[in-house]
Amino acid sequence: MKIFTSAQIHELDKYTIEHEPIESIDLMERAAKAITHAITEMWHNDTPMVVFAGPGNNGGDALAVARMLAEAGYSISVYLFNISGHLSEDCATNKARLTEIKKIKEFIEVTQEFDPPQLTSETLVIDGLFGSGINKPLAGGFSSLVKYINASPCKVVSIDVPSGLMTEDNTYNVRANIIRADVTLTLQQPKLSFLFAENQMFTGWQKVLDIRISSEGIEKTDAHYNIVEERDVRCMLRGRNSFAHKGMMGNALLIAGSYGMGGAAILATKACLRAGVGKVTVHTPKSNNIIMQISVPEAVILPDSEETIFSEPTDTEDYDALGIGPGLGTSETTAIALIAQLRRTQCPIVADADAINILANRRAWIQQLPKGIILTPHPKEFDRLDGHSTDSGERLAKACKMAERIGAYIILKGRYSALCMPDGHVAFNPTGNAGMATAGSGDVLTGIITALLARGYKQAEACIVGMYLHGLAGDIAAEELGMESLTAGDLITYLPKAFKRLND
Ligand SMILES: NC(=O)C1=CN([C@@H]2O[C@H](COP(=O)(O)OP(=O)(O)OC[C@H]3O[C@@H](n4cnc5c(N)ncnc54)[C@H](OP(=O)(O)O)[C@@H]3O)[C@@H](O)[C@H]2O)[C@H](O)CC1
Ligand SMILES: [K+]
Repeated sequence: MKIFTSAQIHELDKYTIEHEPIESIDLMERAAKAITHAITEMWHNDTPMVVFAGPGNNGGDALAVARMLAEAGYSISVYLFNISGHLSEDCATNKARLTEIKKIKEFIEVTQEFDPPQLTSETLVIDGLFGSGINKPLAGGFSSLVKYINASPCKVVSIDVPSGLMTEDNTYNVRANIIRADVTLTLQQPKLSFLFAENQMFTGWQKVLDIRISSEGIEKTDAHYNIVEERDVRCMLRGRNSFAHKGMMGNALLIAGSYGMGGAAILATKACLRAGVGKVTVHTPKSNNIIMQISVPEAVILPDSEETIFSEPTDTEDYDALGIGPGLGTSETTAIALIAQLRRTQCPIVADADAINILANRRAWIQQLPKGIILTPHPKEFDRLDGHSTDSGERLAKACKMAERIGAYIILKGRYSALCMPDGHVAFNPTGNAGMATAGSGDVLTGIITALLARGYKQAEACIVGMYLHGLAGDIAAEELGMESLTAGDLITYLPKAFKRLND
């Protein structure tokens, strides 16, 4: 699913109006119907409702929703904020339509002073102050109103966007002046900022409402941001040839583990095997040899000459992909071996965990990374790599820049892991759950992506399919086991079911 910026959404509105064709006011009516339907599904008509409408089209939506709810028998009080004395055309039309009907409990147009109504725990506030047209942080009377609503015990449903939240960049926003909704009913598509962890406290539960924006317009408009959908992944999946033998299914090399971190190597190796690779070789310190042989008999072990650390690069000529980093440690010897390894490796690479931490300590090396390398940092690792970011939006922008600059594929791991590609596009992964916030989860992802690379998937596909399968395995595991007790090992156990679900 394409994620458009507010400027693009505005253009798509115009395209829909022109090409469907539909009057702008009728498009608003369609949106309002969808919003009203969603509200009536969630709240009974004995819920007292207070609608706060702003001067733009978000306010117009709110006024239309107020009319529809009043007509459906709900008790509705409406406050329209018209401080500058100017309403958008469709907002003004909906004001006129609303004031014509008798069923509204009260309608107050605020032009100067505002005496806020009491908002009890019974009240549902419908927040239609500002939507995708917001262009600066809320201030003055609007910030007081937002604070008043946030401090009240009422429930809040936001139309399209929690008022005050920017749809893309919130780095310079004033977080105290953003509505904290319980539910956000967003139109057509989630907004980019909804995918960032720190904004979940504003959006609450999100529901996307289809308002039938022109599919032709959507098709024609290039989006930098996309949410991966199951059908995308199904199209990318490669089958297994009935004549396949292990030599055709990819030969993967993992360089992982150090003394005390053998588990990371085991998890990555098992995940790699479960992701359908033909053969896995694991280069790991000598001390891990026996434990690896016992834990993953399917893998070939290539012990390092050192007892406890990775110290010497391996020849990669025979391999189809390299996964490096899980549990590797960050000693000086390992760091030097790592960069030597990365420089001489010809096959596709995924570098994770300590490989990233080593690069973070020697940032000059980042420029020397082979083109097409896949890096899979979690937010803290990325901050170590590229400096502190104030929020997820800033971090994503930096990751995109780095991906373009060095020609890398960077997966910023999180609830919606974001794959930043060298061409500037970003793919967000929708699968996964909070149960996966557990040690070893990342090692499993590295193993899966290494396997897919070895099997011949191109970098972007390996990342997209890998992220999706990893999250789906977590979701299926959570369905059966619950989230609390989920471990990284469970992700490997449920990987076959994830594949099966996608292949069925
Ligand atoms: N395709 C769709 O998604 C559709 C969405 N609809 C709804 O339309 C809004 C977007 O409407 P828009 O009129 O573009 O914008 P807003 O209603 O969000 O706000 C615009 C007004 O707000 C003023 N503004 C902006 N920032 C501030 C601020 N910080 N403080 C005070 N005022 C602010 C702005 O005035 P300026 O003069 O400053 O530009 C505007 O007056 C979308 O969210 C949906 O709800 C359509 O109904 C259907 C299609
Ligand atoms: K809103």
